[in-house]
Amino acid sequence: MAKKGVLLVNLGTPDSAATPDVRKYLNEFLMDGRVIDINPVSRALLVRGVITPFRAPKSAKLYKEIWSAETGSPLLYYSVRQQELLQKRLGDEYMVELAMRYQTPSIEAALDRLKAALVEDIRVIALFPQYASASTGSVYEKVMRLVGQWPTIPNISFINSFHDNPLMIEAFAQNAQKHQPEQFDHVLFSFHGLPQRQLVKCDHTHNHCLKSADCCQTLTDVNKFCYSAQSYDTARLIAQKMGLKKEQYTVCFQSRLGSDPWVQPYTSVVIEDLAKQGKKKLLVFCPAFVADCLETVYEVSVEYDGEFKQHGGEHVQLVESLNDNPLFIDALEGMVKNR
Ligand SMILES: C=CC1=C(C)c2cc3[nH]c(cc4nc(cc5[nH]c(cc1n2)c(C)c5CCC(=O)O)C(CCC(=O)O)=C4C)c(C)c3C=C
Ligand SMILES: [Fe+2]
Ligand SMILES: [Fe+2]
Repeated sequence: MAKKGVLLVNLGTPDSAATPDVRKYLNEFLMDGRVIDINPVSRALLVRGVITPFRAPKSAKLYKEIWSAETGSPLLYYSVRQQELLQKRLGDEYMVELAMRYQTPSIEAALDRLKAALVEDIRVIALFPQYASASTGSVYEKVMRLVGQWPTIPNISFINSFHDNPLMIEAFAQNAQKHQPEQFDHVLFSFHGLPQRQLVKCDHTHNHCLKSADCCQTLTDVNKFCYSAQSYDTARLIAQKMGLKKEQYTVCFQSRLGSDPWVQPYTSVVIEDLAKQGKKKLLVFCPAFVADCLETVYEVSVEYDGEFKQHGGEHVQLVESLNDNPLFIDALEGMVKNR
């Protein structure tokens, strides 16, 4: 009997931490029109002429800090673990493939393997809990472009987002327990940032996002596809699971690039404010990621920890990502089986 196909896709990482590989990765990533959403000529000038030449050597140094001699990039390592564990969980009836939107393993090769195995349908899961055009949207556009060229287009389905998946929420809360959350002065939910204009573009009502200061802080029928609203909802659900009161946590957005306004508040600003208020120990979740990566193990654990100390704080503790937590594999199994 034909197998059912599952394609897991995460963002991607350089092939190595060497500057030429980081340059190649950044060029592919930032030349994506959903990531730097300006006209193609300006984008090429900005990315190839300004951002990549300056950023590649700097980012390569950071990648060297997180690169393991045995397992390489944490993002790829944990994505492969998730694929292996999900395959084991689903058994022979399914064929689970892993791809990265940028660099390797490619979406094209993964789809070719599914096609060669004559799978009858394909469930595609972009590994981003909250929907953004720059992440989930880009993955699904690429998959549709490739499968769109096949003579026979199989049954294929996508998941817009899984920001409120109960098993995922439980997995994040479980990961925090080992750090004794009651010993921290404040909790942050630090999501990957996005340019504000990308939020507004994804507002399918054209009349809601960023129209008022708190319009995207509550998820409703009107903004249910909004990255910011989905992020606040994920944070609310994890906080609820942990029994946190509203005043015990803050939602913020990290990893800003360039000078345009991004979704606020910025994590670095929040961290400085909290240090100045006399908070000493912060517990930080990064629930936009399902696997540890540069943005968690370096940006939070090293950069934000350093900034917090500079302003009088004592310690920033990252809650590790979902990685190979069996609860997250349960969550993926449920998404494949439509539970
Ligand atoms: C949550 C999903 C992500 C969204 C949305 C996203 C948007 C986005 N990112 C950049 C620029 C960079 N991001 C970088 C790293 C990075 N980004 C994500 C996820 C999302 N990005 C991940 C998982 C990672 C880590 C990859 C790894 O190898 O560990 C980087 C590269 C690192 C660096 O040089 O700082 C850049 C650059 C933009 C511009 C953007 C939205 C428009
Ligand atoms: Fe990013
Ligand atoms: Fe919004």
